[in-house]
Amino acid sequence: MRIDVVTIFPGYLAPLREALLGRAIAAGLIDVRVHNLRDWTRDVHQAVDDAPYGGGPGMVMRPQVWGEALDDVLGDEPARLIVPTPAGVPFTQATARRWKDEPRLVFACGRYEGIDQRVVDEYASRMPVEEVSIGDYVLVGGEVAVLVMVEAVARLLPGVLGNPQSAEQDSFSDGLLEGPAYTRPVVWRGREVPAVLRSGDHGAIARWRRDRALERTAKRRPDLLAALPEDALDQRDREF
Ligand SMILES: N#Cc1c(-c2ccc3ccn(Cc4ccc(CN5CCCCC5)cc4)c3c2)n[nH]c1N
Repeated sequence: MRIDVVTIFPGYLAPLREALLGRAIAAGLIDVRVHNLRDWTRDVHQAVDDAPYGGGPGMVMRPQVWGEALDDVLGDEPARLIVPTPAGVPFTQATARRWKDEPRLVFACGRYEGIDQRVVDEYASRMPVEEVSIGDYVLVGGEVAVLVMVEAVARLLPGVLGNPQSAEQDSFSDGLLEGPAYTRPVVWRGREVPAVLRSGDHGAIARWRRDRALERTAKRRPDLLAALPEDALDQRDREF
């Protein structure tokens, strides 16, 4: 997968080259290219923003600079353009799973109060464009959202995770939150690992883990339970 990111703060994307993702890039599993939007400005001040038509707080990013940058970055290679915004469709694990098979993702990181809407409209006329949000809170720009989304997608790519089973048993993969996890020592500060996990009874362990996942999901995310398909829960599951 090729990933392009256009931003006025390229340094914000440096974490992509650390640790697991950094190794995946070095291994050629992912090709990540970060572009500075200001490289496409033509004025001495390298202006990328202007006052909003109709008034309102802050500034809006100008369409001309974005158009020249995206025309160059996109070239003729097919891609999906992703625009993070607080007003976007929620980015979920299902989104990450859908994007993992894309040959190329291009992320447009806005700042200020966002990017002139005509940029989205222009590229949506010729390619898939998605305006997405990573959550119901307001950030200062799109870069952190891109870090989140790139990590969520990249970890699903073959060869990126040391243990591919981990991605298959993700939270949300069966529609539930994952339950608690434990490792050595058996007792820590007087707190003991649940005996069932040390029993070797794989059936009992699987049941216990599902019960804890149901319990946690019912308590923390009842909306996920409500969204499960009718046949996803058996009678016993419904007791939580
Ligand atoms: N993904 C994601 C995000 C973002 C995100 C993503 C991309 C950009 C680009 C710029 N900002 C900052 C910003 C801040 C406030 C507002 C709302 N204003 C209200 C008054 C009228 C004008 C608009 C818009 C833009 C961004 C924030 N925040 N939260 C997420 N989950």
